[in-house]
Amino acid sequence: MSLPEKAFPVSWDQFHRDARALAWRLAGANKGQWKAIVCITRGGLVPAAIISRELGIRVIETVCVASYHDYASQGQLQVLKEVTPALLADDGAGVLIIDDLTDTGKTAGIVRAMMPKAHFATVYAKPKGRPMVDTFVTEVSQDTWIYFPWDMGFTYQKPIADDHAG
Ligand SMILES: O=P(O)(O)OC[C@H]1O[C@H](OP(=O)(O)OP(=O)(O)O)[C@H](O)[C@@H]1O
Ligand code: HPA
Ligand SMILES: [Mg+2]
Repeated sequence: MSLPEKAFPVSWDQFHRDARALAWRLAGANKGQWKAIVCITRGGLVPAAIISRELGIRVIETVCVASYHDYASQGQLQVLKEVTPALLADDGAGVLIIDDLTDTGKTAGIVRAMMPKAHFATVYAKPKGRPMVDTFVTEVSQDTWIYFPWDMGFTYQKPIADDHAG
């Protein structure tokens, strides 16, 4: 397994701003009129809360998918819970699918296949997954790992000069 070389840490403030920026973009698509959000757990839960608030969407459904069982290592994709059949009608037209990011695009591919006419949006996208999403905010390179605020805590930081001492 090759670990990503670069780190892209995201604070709660930055995530809130980026998720709001996604809501602004989505307000312009489909005139912001979505009949429901389907969020991909667990990462999609946080942006879904922010976007549902901004766009006034009150019907929220989950599709539960797990694949990264260890840090930066993707395993077999498992669908733990499917979407309610009511939203699968008409191939998911009018549904807004939300996730925190797309990386290889595998998760997006599986959920897209369930609702081919839905609009797929993520806050962040890496190049391999980018063709799978309709709307996103920030692209990061494939060799970058995004650290989300819910996965982090405060730790001591060495002064920069310590690494430069001769
Ligand atoms: O584009 P991919 O390579 O498929 O990766 C993207 C998916 O990986 C992460 O979820 P994960 O499966 O780790 O579960 P989690 O949301 O519960 O953390 C992330 O939240 C996306 O859903
Ligand atoms: N960060 C956090 N979770 C992830 C990533 C990432 O870059 N890629 C796939 N799941
Ligand atoms: Mg996820």
